[in-house]
Amino acid sequence: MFNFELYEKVKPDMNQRHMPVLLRKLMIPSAVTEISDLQHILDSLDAVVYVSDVETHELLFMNKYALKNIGGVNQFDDIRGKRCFEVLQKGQKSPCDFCTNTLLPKNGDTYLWEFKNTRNNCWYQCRDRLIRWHDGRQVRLEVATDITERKSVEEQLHETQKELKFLAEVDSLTQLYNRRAFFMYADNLRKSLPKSASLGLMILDLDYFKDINDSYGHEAGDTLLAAIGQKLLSFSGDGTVVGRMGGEEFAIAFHETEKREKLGFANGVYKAVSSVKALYFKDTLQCTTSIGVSSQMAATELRDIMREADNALYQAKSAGRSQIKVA
Ligand SMILES: Nc1nc2c(ncn2[C@@H]2O[C@H](COP(=O)(O)OP(=O)(O)OP(=O)(O)O)[C@@H](O)[C@H]2O)c(=O)[nH]1
Repeated sequence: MFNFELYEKVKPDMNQRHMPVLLRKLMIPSAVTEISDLQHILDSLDAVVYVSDVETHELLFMNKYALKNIGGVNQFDDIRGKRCFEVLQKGQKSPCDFCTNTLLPKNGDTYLWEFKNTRNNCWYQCRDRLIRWHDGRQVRLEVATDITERKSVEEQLHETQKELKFLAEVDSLTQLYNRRAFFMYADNLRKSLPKSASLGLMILDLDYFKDINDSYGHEAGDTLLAAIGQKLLSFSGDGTVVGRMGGEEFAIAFHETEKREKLGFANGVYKAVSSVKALYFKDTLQCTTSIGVSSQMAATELRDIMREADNALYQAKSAGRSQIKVA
């Protein structure tokens, strides 16, 4: 590491430029020329380079790029004596809570991290390391490159992936998980439970839905389906997965507990669905539902629990609809 203080002390006078080359060579020690070259190189970098005392946080060096792009000044003298957080962050009066000083490897290896600067809102990939300064103290050397563009592309990609995932998993009419996503998340719920815990499964099939379509039209049917979907969505969350299995059939997988016993829960869902009233122009649409419920130990395969609930639903339909049957 070159010695900036030495450089400041013996910096060549500008007038020396006009001296004959030989005389200049005699007057300027070669080390100083190297220092000047290094300073020039650091100042020409399109990257932040700075050095600060790890104990006091005093800034000991900042290259031109850092001074201009983060410090908002032109020369180091403008910030001399200040601490890194005062110059590098916006309105920071004490060491930053994300300061990496304590994380820097003692063996001098590089610590790599990414960070959004609070002064200019640019993202930087920072390479920090502990080095020994010319006076023996330990200092932090940071070299940081602007990755704002990459971050913005990454964020866009992330957003697009989220949208695609949503489109692939969520039924657009009811906002509930579609059949495939329901199976995936219901099975995830099952696997997340202790093997001896109870997994409940409820299958709902709306009653005489064809009559709604036939009487009011398909669009009216859609309106009622969407309203019922919204109601069912309110049951999803902590330990409950709700999905539209297709047409006018829905399913709810749930962790059955003492508080949420299957018949009591099914009763609540039955009442909620049957009380949905969807307004379609002048008409108010409403329908009942048949429900089949089953619950088994979480160690049981999902398709087996599902089959039981399906059989119970068949019995509910056969027994006249608008009722709950437990397997
Ligand atoms: N509007 C609308 N109707 C749908 C949709 N998916 C399925 N359906 C209708 O749902 C009706 C289901 O009819 P069925 O299987 O005979 O059942 P149901 O009339 O509800 O009678 P039960 O189930 O026996 O009580 C059909 O008319 C389908 O066209 C949808 O996305 N929108």
